[in-house]
Amino acid sequence: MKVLIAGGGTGGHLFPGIALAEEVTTRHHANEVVFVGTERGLEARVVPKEGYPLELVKVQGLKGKSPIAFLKALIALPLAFIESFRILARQKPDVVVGVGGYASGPVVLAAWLMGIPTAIQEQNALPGITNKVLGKVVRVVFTAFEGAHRFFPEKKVQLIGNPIRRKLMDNYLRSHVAHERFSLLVFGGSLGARGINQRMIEALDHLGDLKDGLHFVHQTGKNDLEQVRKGYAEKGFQADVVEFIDDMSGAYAKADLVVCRAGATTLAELTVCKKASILIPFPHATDDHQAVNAKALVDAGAALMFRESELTGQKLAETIRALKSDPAKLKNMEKKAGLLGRPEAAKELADVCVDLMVQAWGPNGRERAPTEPKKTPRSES
Ligand SMILES: CC(=O)N[C@H]1[C@@H](OP(=O)(O)OP(=O)(O)OC[C@H]2O[C@@H](n3ccc(=O)[nH]c3=O)[C@H](O)[C@@H]2O)O[C@H](CO)[C@@H](O)[C@@H]1O
Repeated sequence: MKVLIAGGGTGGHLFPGIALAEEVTTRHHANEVVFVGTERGLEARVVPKEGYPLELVKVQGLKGKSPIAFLKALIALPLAFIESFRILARQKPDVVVGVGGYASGPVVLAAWLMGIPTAIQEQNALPGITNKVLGKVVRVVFTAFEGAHRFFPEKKVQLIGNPIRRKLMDNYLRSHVAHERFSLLVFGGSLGARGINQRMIEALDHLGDLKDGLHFVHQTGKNDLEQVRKGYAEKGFQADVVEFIDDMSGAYAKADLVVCRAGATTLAELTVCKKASILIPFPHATDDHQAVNAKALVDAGAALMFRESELTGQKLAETIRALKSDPAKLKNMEKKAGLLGRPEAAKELADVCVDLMVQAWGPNGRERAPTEPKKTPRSES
């Protein structure tokens, strides 16, 4: 089977695609996955590192642009379609899965027009406009939240949860990694979050007496790294401050409490990793979808949520202090998070891809010219 995964941009769209790719390629040695994304997206850095081929299309968002930028993005759209047709004709995938982000629109639409079976994976409780449109043409819509089905044709929806990368799955099976201090993981989605960076540094002023019992791992994103590093150092707190965390599995494993945004992939990971969390949704997310995502965890007793506008450093410090001093409550939140976890999502998605392939092309998939066997050091010698 050959699956083409279209989309990306940020980690929240890309990493569920990587999780599907891991599942597809490890089930059978002949299976193949190819990604289509944009040069500016996180995929340009992550996909080659993960060992998958990446094709690029030039496409930009239309929302929130100045009139000139909007016009440029609009003119680029037909070219993106032509590029998408070319890629699909060359790659001949059995199935195309859109994971959201700019590239998924033209590629999934082009695949549909070419008669290739298509599916989309909507990570959020409230879908964006692209997926609402694509939902009308694709064969299957994978969702992760109960409420998301109402935006799509009912028969197409399969509620399976968000696929999680394999490395993170270790946390589902393994319990805590032993550590001395109460450990906080602070991060703002895949890009970092200024609001969280600022609140956390302000909170340190109210946690001075706990200093020797706390350890922070804090992902800042590109812009605030030095500022945040300085904040912890000047206030005398022990902290690993980084721009981006490559090993999220290890970071979750060590965390007693997570302070983060409410992106859908992050939330899926919190549940599979069974972590208690303080959620601060991105206030400018389209239709406030992060707050809607977060509500599912809050209602289940797995997380606390604060609006960034009403959260002061002091309030954040008080909440951390209260949870640290109440291990029973933390344990209960972890348990409730775990109950929401969907560790089988990638497997279920891959199963449906197989079904789509068999329905469209038969059990062996499409005819393709045999690809060059991968060279191993042994075959070269
Ligand atoms: C501003 C915005 O609109 N953000 C959206 C974007 O968020 P964003 O891209 O921030 O996505 P999520 O918070 O859902 O997921 C972040 C992903 O990045 C990984 N990670 C994060 C930090 C780090 O240092 N290293 C790392 O690997 C996390 O483990 C996770 O897999 O896509 C999500 C999924 O559609 C949406 O719910 C979010 O609303």
